[in-house]
Amino acid sequence: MTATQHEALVGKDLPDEAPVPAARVRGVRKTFGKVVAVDGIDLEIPAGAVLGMLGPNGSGKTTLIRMLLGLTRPSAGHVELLGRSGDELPASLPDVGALVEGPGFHPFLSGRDNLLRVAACEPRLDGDLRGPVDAALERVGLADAARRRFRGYSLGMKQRLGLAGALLVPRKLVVLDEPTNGLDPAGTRDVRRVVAELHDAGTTVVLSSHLLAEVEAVCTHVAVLQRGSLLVSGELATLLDHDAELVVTTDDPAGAVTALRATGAGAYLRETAVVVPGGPLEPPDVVATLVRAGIGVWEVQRRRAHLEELFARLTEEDS
Ligand SMILES: Nc1ncnc2c1ncn2[C@@H]1O[C@H](COP(=O)(O)OP(=O)(O)OP(=O)(O)O)[C@@H](O)[C@H]1O
Repeated sequence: MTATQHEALVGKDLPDEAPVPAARVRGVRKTFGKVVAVDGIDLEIPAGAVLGMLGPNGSGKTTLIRMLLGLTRPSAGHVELLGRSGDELPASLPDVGALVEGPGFHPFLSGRDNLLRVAACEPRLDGDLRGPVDAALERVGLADAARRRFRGYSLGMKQRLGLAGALLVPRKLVVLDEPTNGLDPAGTRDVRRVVAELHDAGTTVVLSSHLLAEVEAVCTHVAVLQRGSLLVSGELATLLDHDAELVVTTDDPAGAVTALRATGAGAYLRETAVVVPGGPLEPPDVVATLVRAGIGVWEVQRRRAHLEELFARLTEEDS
């Protein structure tokens, strides 16, 4: 049956096909001897997202990233990268740029010569490699130090060079494992700018980091890991909205806390304001409860959570 015949039969437009996610893992697990690094994770990374991979030290972020990139074989489960899996997965790799722990550069070559060697292995590049190499060095703020030996680079300069390697050609997916590691504030801003440029160009970005304010500034999605398991994943704005709190100004804060707690809400005092954590009570419920208790309400404000607070709640609850 053709699409037109099908449309005629059902009398309406066919639904659009779901876009292929940039990456998808199902029940993925990785053990190193007795250590369970990743413990059965299901995760989908939508095309075009900037996903922050978060979690305490040793929670499995790097291992999960390495499995996504085909650098480590899962002990169990399924990995799909840009629509390909199994023996087909490596065919997606030319569309993927990656900065994963300690890029192996040659200490006695300059940053630029190192990058020319990387560019020579890029299947998408041929002919004169100097143009793309110089553009990538410029983009990561390393043009001035490009002719210095890699051996003399600071940690942050090495990170910048690794990032330049991931940006040599346009990619569908860029994976950055702790890209701000060792970077000064200007370097952190550069990474933020590069990620924003990639996002604007429609590139999917996966970024692991411990800098929650940075992640909050650049990411559209997050996945939070702890001890090899996924605690939560999804759109960042939705997760932060869900954790929003109400901040209430009244003429009797202590009385307001008592009245709100009587409804089962976990209200508490923060200086002179009353805070009602995200939950069943909406502003009209709060106002009604307080008015019934004879307490004057001056203001009810919804304050969206910060990622730092969401992260602390999730990881502490799970401990
Ligand atoms: N090659 C390996 N051999 C043995 N154990 C490993 C190996 N790689 C990782 N692990 C262990 O797997 C667990 C997860 O490590 P992983 O590096 O994935 O965590 P992470 O979340 O990236 O940590 P960090 O934030 O410190 O970089 C840790 O207990 C780690 O010691």
